[in-house]
Amino acid sequence: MEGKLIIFSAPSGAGKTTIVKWLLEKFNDKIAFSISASTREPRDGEVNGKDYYFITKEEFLHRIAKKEFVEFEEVYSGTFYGTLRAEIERIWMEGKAVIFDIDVIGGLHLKKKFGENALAIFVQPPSLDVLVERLRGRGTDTEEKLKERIEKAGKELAYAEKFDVILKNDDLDKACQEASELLLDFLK
Ligand SMILES: Nc1nc2c(ncn2[C@@H]2O[C@H](COP(=O)(O)OP(=O)(O)O)[C@@H](O)[C@H]2O)c(=O)[nH]1
Ligand SMILES: Nc1ncnc2c1ncn2[C@@H]1O[C@H](COP(=O)(O)OP(=O)(O)O)[C@@H](O)[C@H]1O
Repeated sequence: MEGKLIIFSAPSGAGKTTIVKWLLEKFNDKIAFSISASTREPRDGEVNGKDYYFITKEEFLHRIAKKEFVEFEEVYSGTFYGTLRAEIERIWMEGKAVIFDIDVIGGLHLKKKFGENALAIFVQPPSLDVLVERLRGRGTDTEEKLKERIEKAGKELAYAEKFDVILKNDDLDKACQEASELLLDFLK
């Protein structure tokens, strides 16, 4: 059985996690979040099995060998992130569409794999400067981690055109409203 997928991708700091969480509250009868596996440390307030499945690198590599991932990537040097096939199937079995908060390359991989069943949305910040401000404001990363995210963000902004839709995230309320219209239209 194959259901639908709604993919939110963007450089770190663009606002995709915020928008995805908003949609999950509003449409919890229609969509569920694909919890990725990650080898990064949990941030304050993050919960294992809710935000991510936080696992060791050893376990991650073991799961790659067992072909448990639909896609995975070493998103930041030494830190792996991946989408588990079982996670997608679990959500489809509940009769819901799967919603993703995933990096740009991972998002494009999923789109290629699932074609018409997937809607790929690129969340676009007003500018790179604003994105840097948001990342700093979030206060979750060390200077070194920030630098890595900002460097990657510069490159990722160039991929926007490859997505089905570009969603501007200038005013957050407006972006959430637009996201919910896109979602309802796609799930019709
Ligand atoms: N390819 C891939 N990327 C993922 C996955 N899960 C999360 N990511 C992305 O990895 C990047 C880093 O995520 P995170 O450490 O939570 O930091 P943030 O983007 O700064 O909030 C983000 O772009 C996520 O969207 C996944 O399963 N696969
Ligand atoms: N439209 C917006 N205006 C101002 N701040 C925003 C907006 N969208 C998100 N933010 C803030 O920017 C930071 C990064 O957002 P987040 O959702 O974590 O991004 P991402 O998941 O893409 O890395 C967070 O602190 C969030 O509250």
